[in-house]
Amino acid sequence: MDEKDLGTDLAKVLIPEDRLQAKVRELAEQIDADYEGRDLLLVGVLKGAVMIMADLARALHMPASMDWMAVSSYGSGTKSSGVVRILKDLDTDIIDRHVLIVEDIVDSGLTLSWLVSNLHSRGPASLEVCALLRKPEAVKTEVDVRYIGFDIPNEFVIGYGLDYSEKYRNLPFVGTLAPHVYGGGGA
Ligand SMILES: O=P(O)(O)OC[C@H]1O[C@H](OP(=O)(O)OP(=O)(O)O)[C@H](O)[C@@H]1O
Ligand code: HPA
Ligand SMILES: [Mg+2]
Repeated sequence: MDEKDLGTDLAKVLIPEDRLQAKVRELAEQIDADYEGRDLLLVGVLKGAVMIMADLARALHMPASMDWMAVSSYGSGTKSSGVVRILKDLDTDIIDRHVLIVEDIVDSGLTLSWLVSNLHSRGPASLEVCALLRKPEAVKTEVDVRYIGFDIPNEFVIGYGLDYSEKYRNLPFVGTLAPHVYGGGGA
């Protein structure tokens, strides 16, 4: 799926594909350097993080293990419900492991702060976060994101894993939707 397939649904391209891919390579370089000689476990947060996880893992030069967790706080709307639920837990025991959580976006910061405290209680050797996007609200929370791709404005974004009502995840860029897609109002 690409820009032309969206027709009038697309408001604008916020981060084009080439900038996303360059940033992912940059993040992978930092992670390669920081985790040299350590056994790294990447924990992708389904479903939003599938694209960043797949691209980041392939950009790394070190062999990294991959596991997945599914948590949900958004349902089908554009606002966090405030309640985080585990839909799928890790298959891996992370005690004494070097764990790097991979996320698509930190918006209110609610999902990540919940996830960090949940995984922390399992006794990993280290626990860090890599997030492709961060919104202004999240900067105010105490969630410490070690590897950050882009700080973006407070707009609802889609593409590269991010959905609106389960659609648009398969866009290769990050963009915003036209107001008519949300039913005539704003996001
Ligand atoms: O910082 P927050 O306000 O908590 O929002 C960020 C989270 O919300 C989205 O996931 P969602 O729960 O919608 O599920 P999804 O990844 O399957 O789309 C996104 O992928 C993050 O995981
Ligand atoms: O801006 C967003 N877009 C898609 N999913 C999200 N989940 C939190 N914020 C967003
Ligand atoms: Mg998610």
